[in-house]
Amino acid sequence: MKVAGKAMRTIWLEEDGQGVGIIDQTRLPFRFETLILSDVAAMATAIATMQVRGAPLIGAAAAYGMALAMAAGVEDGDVERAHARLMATRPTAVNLRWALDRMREVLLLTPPGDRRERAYAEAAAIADEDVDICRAIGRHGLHLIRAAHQRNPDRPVRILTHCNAGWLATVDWGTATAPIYLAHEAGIPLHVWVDETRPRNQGAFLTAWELGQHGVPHAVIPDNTGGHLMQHGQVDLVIVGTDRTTARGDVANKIGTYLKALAAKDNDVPFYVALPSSTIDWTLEDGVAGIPIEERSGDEVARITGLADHGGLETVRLVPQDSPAVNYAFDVTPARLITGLITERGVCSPPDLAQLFPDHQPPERMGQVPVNDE
Ligand SMILES: CSC[C@@H](O)[C@@H](O)C(=O)COP(=O)(O)O
Repeated sequence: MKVAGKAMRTIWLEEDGQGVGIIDQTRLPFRFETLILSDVAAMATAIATMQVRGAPLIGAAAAYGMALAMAAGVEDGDVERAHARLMATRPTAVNLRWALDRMREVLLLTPPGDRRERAYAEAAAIADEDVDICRAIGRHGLHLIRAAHQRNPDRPVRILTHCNAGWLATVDWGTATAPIYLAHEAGIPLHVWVDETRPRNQGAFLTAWELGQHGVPHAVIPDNTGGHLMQHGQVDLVIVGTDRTTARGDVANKIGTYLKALAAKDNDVPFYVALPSSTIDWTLEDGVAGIPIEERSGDEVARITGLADHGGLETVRLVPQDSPAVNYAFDVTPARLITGLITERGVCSPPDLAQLFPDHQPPERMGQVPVNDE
């Protein structure tokens, strides 16, 4: 997508064929800065500190992290150590495990002397596939937005989104935002309600910034506003992303997503989740019981960084010095609250997810996937 009118991705290989470029997302929206990462330690830090974040981008970044590791050592032990190191960075987004397992499998099947080159090629393939997948999600989701527009052609389609499932969270296009960008390109009038997404403000800082760069009309709202807007008919549909989707369609996404789904259910507002298949954890059914929820530092709740009137970035404290703060980064929305899953293969209701991906089923689930005889 575009930054100041110039097309770019969120992660790229530098011209030296070794360093990996990223946008430092901890500086947005106030500073646009890129970084060059030169070793696996720098990539692990970038993921853990959320310089790169969002489930699909975490996967692509981890893949490039494996490539950086191979530039330093190509033995089986180097592969395993890099896999373990990167796997420890963040627990909830399953794309991390998906990408690391794919890289490990490919690398262990490759002669050590060819591993460095193979690792960069596989990481590039993962990044390119992510772009294609997000574009396909966009095409499928566009039909939903177009249908909403046809129902009410005289006003913009009002879409609520939570956190940042935009192009910054992927390699390009985004998941929840891909249908929005395609609808905007198609001339469908839109208005996006952007949840600020405390405590890290991915909505206010990242989604608002990227929608603004593309001229998509939007407004940032405090996290508690969505229910009120839905009660007053101000939301036509909700589209969010996910960090891990279970086989039965439970969805882990940024903390607060569950409350939006409850409000949507109570107000008959369709609630969609956009996801690449790399986000599906086929080994889990019950997301509330099974998905590990990342707990981050209470400091992220207690302090906030923003742009001061003098133009510098300043961090201030928001809660009393002695009050502890608790910071669960994700929650789980049960499948029963979800209208549809927008995947690269089409839109389905949660119980039909396995039918859309029969080829992705692990052997232990094969007997449970209904066979379509048509
Ligand atoms: C397309 S990204 C989907 C999710 O990763 C996104 O909604 C989200 O929760 C991101 O969380 P973050 O903690 O910023 O990595």
